[in-house]
Amino acid sequence: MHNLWRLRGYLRPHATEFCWLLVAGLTATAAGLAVPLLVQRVVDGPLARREPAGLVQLGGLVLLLGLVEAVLIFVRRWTQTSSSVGMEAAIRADLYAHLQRLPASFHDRWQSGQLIARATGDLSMIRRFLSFGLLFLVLNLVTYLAVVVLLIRLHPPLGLLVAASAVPLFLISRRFARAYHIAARRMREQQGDVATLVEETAQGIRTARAFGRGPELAARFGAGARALHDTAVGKSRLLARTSALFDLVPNLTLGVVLVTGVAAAARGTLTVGELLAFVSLQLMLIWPVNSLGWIIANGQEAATAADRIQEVLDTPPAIRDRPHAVAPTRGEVRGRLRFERVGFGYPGSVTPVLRDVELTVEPGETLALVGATGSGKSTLLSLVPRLHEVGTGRITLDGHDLRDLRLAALRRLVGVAFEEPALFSMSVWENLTLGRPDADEDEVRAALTLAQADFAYDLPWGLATRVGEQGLSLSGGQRQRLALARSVLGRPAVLVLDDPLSALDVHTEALVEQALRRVLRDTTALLVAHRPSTVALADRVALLDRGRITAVGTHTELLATEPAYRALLRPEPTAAAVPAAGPTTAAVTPDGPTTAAVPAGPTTTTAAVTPEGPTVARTTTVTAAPP
Ligand SMILES: Nc1ncnc2c1ncn2[C@@H]1O[C@H](COP(=O)(O)OP(=O)(O)OP(=O)(O)O)[C@@H](O)[C@H]1O
Repeated sequence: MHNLWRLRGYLRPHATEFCWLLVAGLTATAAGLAVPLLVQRVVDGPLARREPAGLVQLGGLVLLLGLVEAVLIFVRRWTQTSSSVGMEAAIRADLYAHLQRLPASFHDRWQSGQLIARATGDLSMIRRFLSFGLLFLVLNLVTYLAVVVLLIRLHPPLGLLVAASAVPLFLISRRFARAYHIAARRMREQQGDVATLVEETAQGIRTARAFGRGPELAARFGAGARALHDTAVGKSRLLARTSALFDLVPNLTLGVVLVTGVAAAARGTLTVGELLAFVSLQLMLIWPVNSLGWIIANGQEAATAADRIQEVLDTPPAIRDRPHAVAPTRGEVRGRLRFERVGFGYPGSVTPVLRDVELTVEPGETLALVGATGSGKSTLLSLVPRLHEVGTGRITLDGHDLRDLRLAALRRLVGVAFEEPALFSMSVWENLTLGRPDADEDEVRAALTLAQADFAYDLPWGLATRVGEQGLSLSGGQRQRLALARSVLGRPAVLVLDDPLSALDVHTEALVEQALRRVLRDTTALLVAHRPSTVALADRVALLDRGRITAVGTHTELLATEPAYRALLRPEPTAAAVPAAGPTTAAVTPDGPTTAAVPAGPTTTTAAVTPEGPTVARTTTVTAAPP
């Protein structure tokens, strides 16, 4: 319950409403408790003495109490909903804000389904407990204590017997609470797993279909759903078994009370009115005891949910502003980017991805980063906007350690476009101005023109067209161009582009490159390049090999001096240029696949796809094992 208690701060803004709730609930309970006592007066007084006048008076009072109770219950329910929903919304807002602050490494580790489950289902559990469980726990406890006190006053021996029934109830509750907590935790985890599976399937539906993996995914989902079902059934049975015991204890006590009470009334030690009041009061205990199982279950689910939410809220945002961080403006930044002995490893991984990276990008210079797949290029880029924090060494911008700059300012200064661009479910305009909400129409137009993304104006509602998951689907190239426009909007001081042209056709690529050249002229840029055409945009190239910079120079220099670079970025050979000797290589030309020979011995085999028309061809280099 500790984590649930820690959420008490969210109750504070609704403290007045909760006080009213409690007052209304307690008053309604008191009104309800007064009824049996009045009935006792009616039976032992006017009814025994046959005085109709007194009967009307007391009957009227009973009716009035019933009415008061009904009105108070209505007031309680009305207030209850608004305050608990308000609290749920406040916790959700904080959880979401915290998720935004958590570093990329946190999101790498956590399944999105688990986060979705926490931000939805878990919060609902807490709301339900705060609006019903907690209130009824307090009201039922008060009712129980008040009834037991009244019963002891009416008939001490029988009253004490009823009080003693609390002992087995307490033992059953304790056992049940422990078992239910474990089941509730397991169920919430499984719900998160199922949510993740649904999300993954929805996102990868095309791949799954294309590879005919539907049945396997369905089987995986089926297993997850079955496990969830079994836990849910086990949990319900646990509740059912305990509820039966909670039913049994008060009913057994009632039976003993009835037999002993009637005998006492026969002996004259208890009046009929007192017996009636005693039994009526005892009947009022049935609901509080019966509901105990449900309230404990509700409390345990809320406690589990609070544990899960606090797990996220307790994760400190590892990347945050230092106390004296500065926020330079665009005008104050020249854009000299320097990596000084930078090392980095992903959390939980023993091998570092980057080691002793030494690199300088001068203001206005464009540096291309070339390396085999998995060599750490994207990781290196992600350190610039501080999506991940450097492990060792430092990165400076104009001599300032990036960690001494305010995160918001740094991210305004650094424009980023990833290889797989994410578009949010909002309008094209909103997507474009994500990092620059103050951008005006001319700036947006200039960015779109630069990225050859004018197609956005031709969308059904122009820039107001909703894209992303809930909107219009765009092609990979269109999304990439929008992402590029987004990154160059407002002319950032540093541009970080992760193979931003990979999804473009050769013609568009040439046009984007032409436009990019203009932007790159006065911006410091670091771009991952896989093709000579992208490398051609750069002033210099850095070769990254298994996390280390092994060479820096111009494209021509590296081609001449670095065999590894040559292997990655040799100029695209045409089928005709390949010498006719040695093992064969497959080349796909516009006329269909052909085979050509490559010299014997080399360990690389090149498959060249030569598209029609433009001069730039794409090359995929495959490293083969030595013969
Ligand atoms: N989020 C992550 N968590 C753990 N390891 C990661 C993560 N992202 C990348 N890696 C690992 O770090 C290494 C470098 O990955 P990175 O994506 O930086 O390579 P890359 O050179 O950009 O590759 P590519 O050219 O294929 O995009 C790889 O071994 C990869 O498995």
